[in-house]
Amino acid sequence: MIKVGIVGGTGYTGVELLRILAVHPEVTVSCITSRSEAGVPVADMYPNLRGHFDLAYSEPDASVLAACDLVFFATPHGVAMRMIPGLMESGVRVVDLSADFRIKDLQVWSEWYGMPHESPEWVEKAVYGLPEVVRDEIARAQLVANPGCYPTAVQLGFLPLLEQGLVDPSRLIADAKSGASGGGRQGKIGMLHGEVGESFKAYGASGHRHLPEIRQGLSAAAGTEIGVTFVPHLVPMIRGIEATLYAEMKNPADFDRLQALFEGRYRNEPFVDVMPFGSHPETRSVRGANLCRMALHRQERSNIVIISSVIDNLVKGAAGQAIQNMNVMFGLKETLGLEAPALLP
Ligand SMILES: NC(=O)C1=CN([C@@H]2O[C@H](COP(=O)(O)OP(=O)(O)OC[C@H]3O[C@@H](n4cnc5c(N)ncnc54)[C@H](OP(=O)(O)O)[C@@H]3O)[C@@H](O)[C@H]2O)C=CC1
Ligand SMILES: CC(=O)N[C@@H](CCC(=O)OP(=O)(O)O)C(=O)O
Repeated sequence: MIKVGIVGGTGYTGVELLRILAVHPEVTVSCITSRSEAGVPVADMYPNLRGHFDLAYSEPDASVLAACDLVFFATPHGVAMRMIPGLMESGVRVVDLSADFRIKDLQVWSEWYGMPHESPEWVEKAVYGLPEVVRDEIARAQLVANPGCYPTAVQLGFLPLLEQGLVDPSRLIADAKSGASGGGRQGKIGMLHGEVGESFKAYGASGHRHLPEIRQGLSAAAGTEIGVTFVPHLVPMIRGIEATLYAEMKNPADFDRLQALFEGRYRNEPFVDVMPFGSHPETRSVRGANLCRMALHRQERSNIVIISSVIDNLVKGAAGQAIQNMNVMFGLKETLGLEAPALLP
């Protein structure tokens, strides 16, 4: 059994890790931290976990975490980077759900996250954990930087086009919408039901911290520096991201092979579903599931390919993808614990 620790177990992604790990046959959760809820049984706070976990929250303790085989960090940005060097020395493997190790350019990271990086040596060694791209590197990694939620939906949608060089890489557009759980569980006025309900707005249109992350991943796929306009929106739902993606085809004749290209690219990927051409994937069709579902579109007399890509931000966008990465790192069947279909309706 893999002995797992979770730092940040009261947040939305921490508790989603627990929900999925509750039925994972190869994992025991030996430690789950919260500074504010230390001593409180997990199942008292999250009754959906009653009968699954006997654990109580504890203060983060480096020596307890060092005794784990794998530690998930489900903490705000800036926490993992301070604790990682010690854990790495103990030989523990880590999947960090925050953005601390996602961006290789330290200056770019500091500009977007507003602080200097405190373990730059581990930024270099960390593997950006999108299994559909670098599965073999993840398998060997000691530290995996779990991708952001928007970047997962956006990158998976654009990847086949950029890998094959079929679109103009300098003018990509990603118009993305997220439910409010993407903002985490800590109280923020902008996330109150009274603020989010019956409303719909763009935010970060002049620049969002996921922009450099998307640019880094897609530039690697394209083999050239790409240009992307990314605008996130907040919609009045709890879980889910829909990203509508636009790219200009270099040669319109290639439209005829796009569907086969996408189906071929993801045929052996258990967590990507390419729907028939012209379908409209819904966020509720992936709610609770570790899945990115997508479909292609073309409007008449247009050279633009449109891709609609949906994920559950807490699952394929966070905890599910983190567990997928853990399965890959430990040589387990990649789908272990992640087979459940979505909740619908
Ligand atoms: N929500 C989402 O859809 C997604 C979130 N992420 C990322 O995952 C991470 C967690 O997100 P989310 O679950 O939403 O966040 P929450 O704000 O809901 O939870 C944060 C957790 O971290 C703990 N924590 C906060 N500060 C510290 C600290 N200094 N040391 C140790 N523990 C700390 C908190 O518990 P306590 O304060 O009691 O210790 C809490 O359990 C973030 O980096 C987020 O950006 C990634 C993809 C999607
Ligand atoms: C709706 C909402 O607020 N979404 C968050 C992104 C989700 C998230 O937690 O970002 P990471 O994946 O990088 O950790 C935001 O815009 O900052």
